[in-house]
Order: sequence, then structure tokens, then C-alpha cells
Amino acid sequence: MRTAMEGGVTGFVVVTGYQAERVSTFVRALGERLQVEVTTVNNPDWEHRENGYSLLCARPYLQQAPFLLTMADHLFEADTVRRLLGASLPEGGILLACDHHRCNPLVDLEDVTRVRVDTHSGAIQAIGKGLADYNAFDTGLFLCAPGFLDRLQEAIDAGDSTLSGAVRRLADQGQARTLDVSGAFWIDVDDDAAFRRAEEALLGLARGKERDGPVSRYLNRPLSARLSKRLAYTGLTPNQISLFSFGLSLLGAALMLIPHYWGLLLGGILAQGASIVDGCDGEIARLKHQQSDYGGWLDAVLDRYSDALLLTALALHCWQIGTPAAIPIGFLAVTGALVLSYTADKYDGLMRDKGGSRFRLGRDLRLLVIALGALFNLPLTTLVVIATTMNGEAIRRMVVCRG
Ligand SMILES: Nc1ccn([C@@H]2O[C@H](COP(=O)(O)OP(=O)(O)O[C@@H]3[C@@H](O)[C@H](O)[C@@H](O)[C@H](O)[C@@H]3O)[C@@H](O)[C@H]2O)c(=O)n1
Ligand SMILES: O=P([O-])([O-])O[C@@H]1[C@@H](O)[C@H](O)[C@@H](O)[C@H](O)[C@@H]1O
Repeated sequence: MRTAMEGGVTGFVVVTGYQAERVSTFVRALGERLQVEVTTVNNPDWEHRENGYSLLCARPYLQQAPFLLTMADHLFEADTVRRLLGASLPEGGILLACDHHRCNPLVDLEDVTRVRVDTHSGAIQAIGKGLADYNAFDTGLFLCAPGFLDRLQEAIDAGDSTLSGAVRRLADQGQARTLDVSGAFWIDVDDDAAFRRAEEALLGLARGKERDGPVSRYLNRPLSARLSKRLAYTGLTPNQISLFSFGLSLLGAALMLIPHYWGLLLGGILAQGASIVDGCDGEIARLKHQQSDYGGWLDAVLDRYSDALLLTALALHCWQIGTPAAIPIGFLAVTGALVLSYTADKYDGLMRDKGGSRFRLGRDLRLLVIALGALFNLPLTTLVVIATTMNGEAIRRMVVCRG
């Protein structure tokens, strides 16, 4: 439902059968949370009829306009929905999103519905699970004209209540075409193994950002992804996770103020922990299509305050143990960190235009250096390293981007 909405769907009719009451309660509650209209229709004969009959149960709600049809156990990506909704539909027929290249590693070759397509016109020539002569996979996502339901009724009256049966009738009349979505993510979640593959695939899609630094990419993301896998099953929102990450930084900074190695160490561990968790808010946002401009803004602002607090706490820790020189160095470290983050978008944009390498020293590295500096009880050295590298990187960017 979240993915379909991201692709442009504005309302849902959910046909229930197995555990109807439980499913109906769940999807209605989700509809309220997502602020989208959800109608549920029960198929009382779900144990004895095929899925085409389930679609027919929803007929009263599908007469007015073309509708998107998907299986309850299929996952897909928003762009596929967007492309289907924007494609031209055969008069009275259907458009089926198909994997023409058959390159999706997530497909269960024993179960997938196979399709034979005229590769020039995109017309469906044959469809079925046992098809011997096929050249595409049915991804389970259809754009349907209301007239399709008449063919469906005819197929069921003739004793075939499978969806494919109705598609075959349309295909015979040249009213069934495919939309090639080769390369797009989709999966039919039929069993536990497919469920685990789907979890990993979705987390992989939500994981990293192009701008991730090496520490994030190779150390933090593998850890945040495992945490996000669990957080996904809670109601925690990305903004709540952002605030939690900030809370960890705040606690880490407070511990660093203790003029003792253990306070420094615990503070450094929390700083790196906050950095890892700071990847979860974005991963959950991308996973559940809950990305927002406000959330991105909140995340960025809290990250800046976290960096400033941790570096200031590090400087005050040094001052308390008899190194007052840490105060000006700490100021340079805070300034360098803030300037670097403030100019990141400008730098990325200019380097993208110049086609140059957008290598960047980012927050992930900064927080790991703080953690390592705390571990080896080198607070002043840590500040010097951060002050020189961050300000050096800010100057380097100005030089490479000039002209
Ligand atoms: N409440 C929120 C929070 C985020 N978003 C959206 O997500 C991105 C931010 O993406 P992400 O959280 O994945 O990465 P982030 O830019 O925070 O970078 C962190 C580093 O700060 C950290 O040090 C590192 O360890 C970690 O791996 C990441 O690289 C945001 O722009 C929004 O689009 C949201 O919508 N709502
Ligand atoms: O998942 P399942 O119900 O066994 O089989 C489904 C078929 O009934 C449906 O016609 C097709 O569009 C889906 O891709 C899937 O193959």
C-alpha cells in the first residue's frame, strides 16, 4: 500500500479471505495511518475458488475507472506503479507489468506465471504457470479497464476462475498487452524463504545513500541495516529515530565532560553508536516511504548540533585535565565540521557538473575518529586531527571547485 501510494495510487479495495477479520482490521488501521481510503470486501469462497473470483468480489467498486490490480503477496517498486498508471491501456483490456529479460534473481522459477509476448507489439499471446514457450515473467501488477471484469465473469462462468484465464480471453481479442519492467524490483512472497529474500531486498533498496562515506558504507551501514530490520516492525517513525540518535550524542557529550578516561571512553562509544543509529532514520524513511523534507531537515540540524556538542565536550574534557590549548583547537574543529556539512550540497552539485570525483570526508569519518580518539585516550590529538582534516577538506573543496 505504501509503495502503491508512492506510485500515485489514491485508494484501495482489499479482498480478504484467509483470516479475513484480522486482515481487514489491519488494512483499515493502516489506511487511517496513511490517510487513504481503504475498502475491504470478503470472498467467502476463498478456499475453493481461484484468485480471479476474488477480483470479481470487488467488482462493485471497480466499475468507474481503470484500476491497478496486484496480488496481496507481491512486492514491487513505486516506479513500476508510476509507469503503469502513466501507460496507455488497451480498450477494455489490461496492461501487465512483465519482466521481459527474466533477470530478477528473486523469482521462484517453479511458481512464476509465465507469459509469451509479441516483442514488437507487446501483445500477450499466452499466459500460465506451466507455459513451455514463454519469454517473460508476470510480475503480478496489472492496470485494468473496468471492461476486463466482463471477460473475467465469462471465464468464471466457463469454469476457469484463475486470473490468467481471464487474461487469456483478453489476449485472444488482442486486448492484453505488457509493460516491460525488466530490472525493476519485484517478488512473490509465497513462503518463508521468499519472505527472508524480500526482507533483505527491501533493506538493500533502503540502505545507503550516494553520499555515504567509506566508514558509513563499510562499517556503519551493515550495522544500521541489521538494526533497521528490527525497527521496521515497530511503529517508530524516522523522526523519532533521529531524535533518539541525537539523544545518544547528547549523552555521549555529557559523559565526555567527566574528567576521567572512562567518561571519555563511554562518550566515544556513544558517539559512534549515534552515528550508526543516524543511518536508521533514513533507512526506515526509505523503507516505509516516509521520507519528508521536514525529516531531512530535522536529521541535518540534529546532526550539526550533535557534532558541535561532541567536539565541544571533547575540548572541555581536555581543558579539565589541564590542556587549555584544546579550547581554540576545539573551536576550529567545530567550525570545520559545520562548514564541511554546510557546503556538502554545494560541493556535490559543482563536482557533479564538473564530472569530477566527489570524494568526501564526512560525518561518518568524523564520529569514528572521535570514538577511536576516546578509546586510545587521545582527546587533544583527536581535536587536532579533526580540526586540520575538516578545515583542510573545506579549503580543498574550494580549490577543486574554483573556476
Ligand atoms: N527523520 C528523518 C531522517 C531522515 N530522512 C531521510 O533520510 C535522509 C538521511 O539519510 P540517512 O539517515 O540514511 O543518512 P544521513 O544523511 O543521516 O547520514 C548518516 C551519517 O550522518 C552517519 O554518520 C553515518 O554513520 C550513517 O551511515 C549515515 O551516512 C534524509 O536526507 C531524508 O531524506 C527523513 O526523511 N526523515
Ligand atoms: O502467486 P500465485 O497466486 O501463485 O500466482 C499469481 C497468479 O495467480 C497471477 O495471475 C499472477 O499475475 C501473479 O504473478 C502470480 O503468479
